[in-house]
Amino acid sequence: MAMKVVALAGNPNVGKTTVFNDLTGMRQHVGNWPGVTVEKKEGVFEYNGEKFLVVDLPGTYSLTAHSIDELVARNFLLNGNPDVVVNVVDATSVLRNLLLTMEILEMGLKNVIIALNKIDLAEKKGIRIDPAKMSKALGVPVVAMSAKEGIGVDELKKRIYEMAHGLIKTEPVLPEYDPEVEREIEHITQCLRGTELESRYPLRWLAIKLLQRDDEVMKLVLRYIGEEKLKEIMTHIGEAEERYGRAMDLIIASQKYEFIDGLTHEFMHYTAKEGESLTDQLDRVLIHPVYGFVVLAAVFYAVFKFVFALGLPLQGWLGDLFDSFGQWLVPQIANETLRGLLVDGIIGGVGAVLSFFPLVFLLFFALSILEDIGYMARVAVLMEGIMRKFGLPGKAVIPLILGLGCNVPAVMATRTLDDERDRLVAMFVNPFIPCSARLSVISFLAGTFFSSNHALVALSVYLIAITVALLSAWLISHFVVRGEESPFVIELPEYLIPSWKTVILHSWERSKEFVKKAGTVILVGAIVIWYLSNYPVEIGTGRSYAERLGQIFEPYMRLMGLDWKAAVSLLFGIIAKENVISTYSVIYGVSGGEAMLREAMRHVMTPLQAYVLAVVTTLYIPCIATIGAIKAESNWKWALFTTVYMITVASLAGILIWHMGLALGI
Ligand SMILES: Nc1nc2c(ncn2[C@@H]2O[C@H](COP(=O)(O)OP(=O)(O)OP(=O)(O)O)[C@@H](O)[C@H]2O)c(=O)[nH]1
Ligand SMILES: [Mg+2]
Repeated sequence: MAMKVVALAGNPNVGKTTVFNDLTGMRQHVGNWPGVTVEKKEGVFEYNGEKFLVVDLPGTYSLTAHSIDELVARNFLLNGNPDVVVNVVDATSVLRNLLLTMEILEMGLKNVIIALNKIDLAEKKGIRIDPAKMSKALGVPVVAMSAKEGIGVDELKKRIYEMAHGLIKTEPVLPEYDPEVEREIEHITQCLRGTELESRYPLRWLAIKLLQRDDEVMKLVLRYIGEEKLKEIMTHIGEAEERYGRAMDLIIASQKYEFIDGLTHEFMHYTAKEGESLTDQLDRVLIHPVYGFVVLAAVFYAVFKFVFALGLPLQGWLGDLFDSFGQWLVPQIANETLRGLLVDGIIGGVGAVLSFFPLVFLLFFALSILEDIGYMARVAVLMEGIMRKFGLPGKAVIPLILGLGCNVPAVMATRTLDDERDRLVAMFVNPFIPCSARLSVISFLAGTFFSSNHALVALSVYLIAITVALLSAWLISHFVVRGEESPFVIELPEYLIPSWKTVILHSWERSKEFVKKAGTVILVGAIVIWYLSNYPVEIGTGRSYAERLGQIFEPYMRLMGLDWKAAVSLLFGIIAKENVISTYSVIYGVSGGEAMLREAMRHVMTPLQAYVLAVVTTLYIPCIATIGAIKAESNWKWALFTTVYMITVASLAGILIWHMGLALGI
């Protein structure tokens, strides 16, 4: 006998995955952040000697076809023929949650059980719900639960068993609309009757979705009734909207809401609260239009301090470890080519990846904590207004801020964005944000050439980079990955103390993935660069492939006032941006440390040229690790497009600054 299938559906962050884990004993990731589960996950539990397959669907606010998540959930409910649908409802916001419940019931599903979760929290907030009365009002079983504490799990299993075996009779309540809307629904239902649709889909649901002009349903219906008839229906809807003076979508939504509001009075009431909850108190400061930003700045400053104070020494230490390993290997290998390839190419390359590991891990660690506490949702709310102006959602500010440290984990952090289009844009502009490696180049050049006001000069480079990033976000979201703006719905979860175990596990998983995915790209890059700088003769002679390549670019570099040496340095900067400076010391054959290099460079470069070099270094290309990360998170094409775009922008900026500087007589 095939296993009975149980689908878990509900709004984001209501505790579906917690219920799933309770049922199946599995350990899926639970996060205090809406949108944690984006694909459906499956697991099995046993009751009364029978096995049930549980499917954890992504959380959605509705079942319209706005995003992939919503479609995944809807298609599963519509076509997956689950034997039982468990609709997880958050007891602390029943009104909003029941909107989805109503949509599920409107689909004509008769096998729905409501898991009324987070009753512990609801009680604390003074919300009293009577499950028996709620069950009566909705016509389906209601199981009160506190999934986090494992309360109600056994009853839920029992109900699922009974439902799957037809031992429960349900009479789901359906929202009632105004007579006029009902007439429209009836009219469309009539039009669809008699077609093949009738045996496959609930006609009333199709009719309501057509009234809401749901794209996917329109496409579906089109296949069965033809263009002519669909057009007729849509014209009819248009006329009805004209009579109302409002879109049907809005009318239906508001009437549904009123219906639910009336319903809840039958089973829910509020008792007097003992003052404000802690979450409310905290939010008065944390999402305050002024203090909120002060806290935001302080929090991210602390994250930076933490990550870099701890991460940079570890990075250096790991780097040294690989160096000494290489040194140790040198006398062991007789073949010179093999030795060079292994020690300088491969170990150098792998070392470069692995030495990023502490930074990546610590960043994810800090992020996971902020996420689990519930703070990230507040950041999104604070930044929404500003970021939207540039075509990005508020949450996208998090990866941008992280980019100041290192673009690699920052690119990976774009995963917190739900919308694919938003993710692509956020990933695309991220490499423009100057990472700490570029900070070292910028501060070296500023310090060497602009001793009196080097901080100001460095700051100006940052400002240029951030401006370019935001403008690019605007450009890309308006012209390349156009699409509907994802609606801004985010819940503000209760603040929680994070669980250290999940935080550590989660950051470990994420950073491990970085090494796996970005590793190959970096390795290949390191080998290529090694080859270019050792053949046919070693670099520093002016005749290595790397230097010859630089010389080819000389005319191009001249456009921005730079020479072939800059081209070679920038080439090596692709491996890691800090190489831009160290390459100069190789080319000039300076071995006497930083002071001598500064002296040597002052002789061959003007401050204007140095400034151009600083800007170009900041903008010209993502380093290999970042390219690898973008490729891992999207695809090759997007990584390549980002790279080409950055080279173009950097060249334009370089040329512009050089000529403006000349014109101003600097
Ligand atoms: N107080 C309380 N918190 C709960 C309960 N169940 C879940 N939570 C918390 O609610 C948050 C969200 O839980 P998840 O299980 O990830 O929610 P989800 O519905 O799977 O979320 P998405 O996958 O993002 O849609 C987590 O912080 C849980 O610890 C409960 O019964 N009581
Ligand atoms: Mg989940």
